[in-house]
Amino acid sequence: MGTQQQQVSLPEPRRAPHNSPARVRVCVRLRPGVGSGEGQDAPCVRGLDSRSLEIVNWRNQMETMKYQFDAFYGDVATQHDIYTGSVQPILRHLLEGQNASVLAYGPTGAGKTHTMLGSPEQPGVIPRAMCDVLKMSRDAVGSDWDVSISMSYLEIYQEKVLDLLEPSLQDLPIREDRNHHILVPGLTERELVSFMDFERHFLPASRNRTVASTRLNQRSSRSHTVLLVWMHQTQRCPPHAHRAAKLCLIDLAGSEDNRRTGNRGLRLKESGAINTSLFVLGKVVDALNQGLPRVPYRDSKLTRLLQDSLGGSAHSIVITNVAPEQRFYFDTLTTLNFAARSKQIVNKPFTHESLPGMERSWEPGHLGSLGVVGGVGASGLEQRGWARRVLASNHPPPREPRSPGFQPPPIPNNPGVLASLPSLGCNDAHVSPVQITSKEEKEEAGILLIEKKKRGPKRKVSQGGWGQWTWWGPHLLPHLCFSQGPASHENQAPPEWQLAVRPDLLAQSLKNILALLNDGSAKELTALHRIGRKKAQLIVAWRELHGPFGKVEELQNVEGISAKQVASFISVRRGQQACIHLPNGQGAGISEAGITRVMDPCRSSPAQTWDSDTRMSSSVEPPRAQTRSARRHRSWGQAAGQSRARLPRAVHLWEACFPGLPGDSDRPISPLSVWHFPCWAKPMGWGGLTTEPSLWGSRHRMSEHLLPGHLPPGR
Ligand SMILES: Nc1ncnc2c1ncn2[C@@H]1O[C@H](COP(=O)(O)OP(=O)(O)OP(=O)(O)O)[C@@H](O)[C@H]1O
Repeated sequence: MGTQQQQVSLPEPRRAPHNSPARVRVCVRLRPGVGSGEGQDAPCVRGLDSRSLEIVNWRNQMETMKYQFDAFYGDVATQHDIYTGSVQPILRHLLEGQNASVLAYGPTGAGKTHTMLGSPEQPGVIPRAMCDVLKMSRDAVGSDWDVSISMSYLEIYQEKVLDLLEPSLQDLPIREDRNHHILVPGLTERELVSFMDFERHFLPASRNRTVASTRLNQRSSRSHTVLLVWMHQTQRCPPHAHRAAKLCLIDLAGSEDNRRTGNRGLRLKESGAINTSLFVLGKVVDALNQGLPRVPYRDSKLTRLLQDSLGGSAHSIVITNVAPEQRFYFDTLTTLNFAARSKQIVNKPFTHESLPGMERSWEPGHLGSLGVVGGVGASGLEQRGWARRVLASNHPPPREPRSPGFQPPPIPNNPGVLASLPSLGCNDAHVSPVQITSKEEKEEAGILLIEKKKRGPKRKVSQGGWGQWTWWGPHLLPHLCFSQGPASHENQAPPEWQLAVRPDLLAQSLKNILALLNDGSAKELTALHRIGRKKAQLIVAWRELHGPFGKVEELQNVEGISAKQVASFISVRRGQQACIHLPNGQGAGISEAGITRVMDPCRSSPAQTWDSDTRMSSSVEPPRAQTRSARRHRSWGQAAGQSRARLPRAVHLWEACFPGLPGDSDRPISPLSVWHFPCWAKPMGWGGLTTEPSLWGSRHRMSEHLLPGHLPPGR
């Protein structure tokens, strides 16, 4: 065969045959089932053909929902099938100077790392793609083009960009140049000539990835890892055009349902960061699908880095990993929904090519450019420290003619490839739970301490009929009852009566709230305490992603809703009490939460009798040196004044507790009246007042409604 025939026919410069829009391709891979195959381990999803699958409809078990993708790989599909079927075809675009991206997406434990990295016996996408890319560069020797390959490897851990090749570099910035190329200034870049080079850099770097053991995966990725591979081509003859293409191989961390992962402390914090960034990823996909003018790429580091892969200039494939077991049902469902939305995204790939002398798109030193290289010629490469090796000298290439539609030959499913993979810990046979380092332990301890501080001192819960969990609002209104029984809180003098929540009714109430959380629209959710429009939308989004809430407390898994806030939903809340003083000198606070606290107003510090660990408590504590009158002004009045915004709910509650008092349907009570109650109780010797002079006038008018018959039973 003559030399001419052996020339590799790379695409001609500036002829860009594939500059047309390209839809993001989406394939789904089903992990083989684990467990007994029965009950929670029973499969809930199955393939129909090479492109479609069906999953049971949770609303009606007799129905299934069907999904169609670019490809479906069942549980018997091999790594080789996935690679040759979906990944390899897009690699040829690198030679055309176009970017390509492969993303593995899915819930935790569904097989993303297995797909991307694999094991020595079953090498995944990364080693196979690297084999092919390096082979492409070898094949280019003797052609008109010099080809060089380099790589960077980073992880996004808790919203920090960490360089895996150079772990000492902490939280690298992400920048965008004026050509909208995303850059990571300072990111380490290693030149690769052979697969051995790749292993030399990649294997130690992989050990720097953050992995940890969770209940669902013994080696769970705690970060999103991104392997960046650049292919630079420079024309040997004039006009010395330069082409640069980037291959992104992304192993996303899996979305996590912390009900099942059992995450706490550091793991929970990591999980929060993972779920948040995946949530933003979903928002990006939605914005792209809806053609919104603003795509929220900047809302997380992950989406900022993926800007090119989704809605950008890359040929992208999303490999969606799902698990078949019933217990992963909602994870699978939300993952499939995400995948279905992703396949509508259309990218606009183009050839990144420049001539010498054209403007460079980055400043020297910004070696970690994730963006396309615009205007770097051969000299540019040298300036960047890239030895432009003649690859042929090291690797005499097999000279084969190559068509413009060249596709690299598939690499064999060769166990020898990446023989050192066990050291990555990705060989199932060698799986062992990840040991937590002392640094992690310290961090974990720190986080737990902060969480503990946030939770505050443990509240004493009295034994005698005080509900431990309460909820505000109409859901609870019918659930209040008066019961006899001693209160054990030391600050609560045993009352003759106390307000309590009947446990059965409370359970029913929580059930109602749960139903609202699971079925309510965003608008309906705003009826919940401290849930505004935005948080309601987040709840809906979380529900879509993770399925229904199992318990009200799981609300804290929703982004933007803290554990503290959830605790405030389901425990007595301060600042929303209407208070009454009882003739025996004691008083009761009645709140939207439906719980009253009996207190003794004669104590020097009524605040402490309300709730010793609240901010409100300290603010209502009366200064001892002041007169009795001033003290009362400060205490009850302040509490009332601070909480007026919440009053309507208290009114409902009030009416439920004291039927017949002002507020009955024929005489609607104004919210302020409730707060005025201590005031109008005063003429009857019950004490209490308000600092609102505007309310004083109504005192007597209202007091006429207070009749002994209106007092709670047991009084
Ligand atoms: N197709 C498959 N064939 C055989 N084993 C698989 C397959 N997919 C996944 N596994 C096994 O399932 C387990 C979990 O897979 P893997 O760690 O890849 O999940 P993951 O989605 O990356 O999870 P995380 O998001 O927590 O990192 C591993 O032991 C892996 O070897």
